[in-house]
Amino acid sequence: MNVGFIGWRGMVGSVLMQRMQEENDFAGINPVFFSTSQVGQEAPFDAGKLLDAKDVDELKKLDVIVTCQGGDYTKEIHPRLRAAGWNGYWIDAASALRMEENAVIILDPVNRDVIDAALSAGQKDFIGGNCTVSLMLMALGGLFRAGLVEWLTSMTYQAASGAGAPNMRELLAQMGHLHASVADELKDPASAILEIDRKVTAELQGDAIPTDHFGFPLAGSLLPWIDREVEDGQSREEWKGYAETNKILRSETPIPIDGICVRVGAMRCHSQALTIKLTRDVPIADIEDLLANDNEWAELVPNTREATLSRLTPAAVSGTLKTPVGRVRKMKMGPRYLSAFTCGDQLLWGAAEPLRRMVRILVEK
Ligand SMILES: NC(=O)C1=CN([C@@H]2O[C@H](COP(=O)(O)OP(=O)(O)OC[C@H]3O[C@@H](n4cnc5c(N)ncnc54)[C@H](OP(=O)(O)O)[C@@H]3O)[C@@H](O)[C@H]2O)C=CC1
Ligand SMILES: N[C@@H](CC(=O)OP(=O)(O)O)C(=O)O
Repeated sequence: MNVGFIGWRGMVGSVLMQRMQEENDFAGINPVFFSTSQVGQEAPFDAGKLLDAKDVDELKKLDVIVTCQGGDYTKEIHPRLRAAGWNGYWIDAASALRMEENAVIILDPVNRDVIDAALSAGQKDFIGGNCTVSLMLMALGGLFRAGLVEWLTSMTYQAASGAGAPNMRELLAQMGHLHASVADELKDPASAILEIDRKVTAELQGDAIPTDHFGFPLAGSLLPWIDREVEDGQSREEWKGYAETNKILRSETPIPIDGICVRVGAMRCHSQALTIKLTRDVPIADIEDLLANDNEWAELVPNTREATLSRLTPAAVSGTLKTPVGRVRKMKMGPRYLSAFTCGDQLLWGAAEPLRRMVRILVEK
């Protein structure tokens, strides 16, 4: 199977390459690597030279195209390829095609049935979901599968990586900038904390802190708006919660999902605080069983302070495939109101892993 990779050297693409090596995925395919800017240079894994990612004649030779290059590339190349008669599988990290009728949003531990039905029906476009949505579904899969979610709100704590590699760098530069502004005072245990705070606040409100990418300080602050405005006062990131979840699950009756998406100073893990209205009153032990046993990555964290702080944080989860869920308890509003908190690496299950697994599904088909 000839599999072309576009966007393989970007942040999402690099994580995909790393995971494919770890899982020995290259053994089952003939990989061909493309670039928009380094054509003719050496491809990785001794796979010859980099080909031009916009050369439709080269792309047409492939059975499968995997792209992590971004939505602009997808919008330019996908229609040209299809118009040229290419009938291969298109696997994409970008959101551009997600809501197209012919496209399936892939998250196989949750919707393998939907993927298999689409393959049997001859569908060819398989698109990774929004990171926040995929991570929520990986953690709460057991509740959705059991038909227990009447509605859900998600308040998110999203990492800098979701905005791109330059934003991760900017977050660290902002942290360094703030630290540098009070480094002398921090060395002196007797210095006044209110003076330190005054100086840091002055930096947060001044012009010297680097903000080229986020537009505003994220370090020492947070940004309660992600992506552009859509309608009804929602951000596009918030809109995806409802639209993509119901498409992934192929819900007959759409489940209301809404919330507020917030960027925080984490590096690559998105966290979410969830309030769930259950369709019926179910004992908490049964709910815990459903969550713990739905898939091998959803790990139930006992609702204790120690377990939560040691296992349910970006620091603990970053770089792993775990999608732990904890803080699970019935709320004071009544027995059908459940709270939960989840955390997951948005470059793994949030971006690269569903694509990697889709290639596997095609190879093993
Ligand atoms: N960031 C995220 O969290 C998520 C991103 N996505 C999707 O994936 C797309 C790609 O995102 P992301 O990986 O963050 O994008 P990157 O900016 O890291 O990479 C995109 C492309 O930029 C080019 N590039 C230019 N300079 C460099 C450099 N110094 N190092 C590496 N690559 C470089 C490469 O293409 P070339 O070789 O052709 O020059 C690369 O493939 C997004 O547009 C989005 O659609 C989806 C889910 C999550
Ligand atoms: N919008 C996400 C990252 C992302 O790329 O999402 P999507 O794949 O839906 O465009 C974030 O900022 O955290």
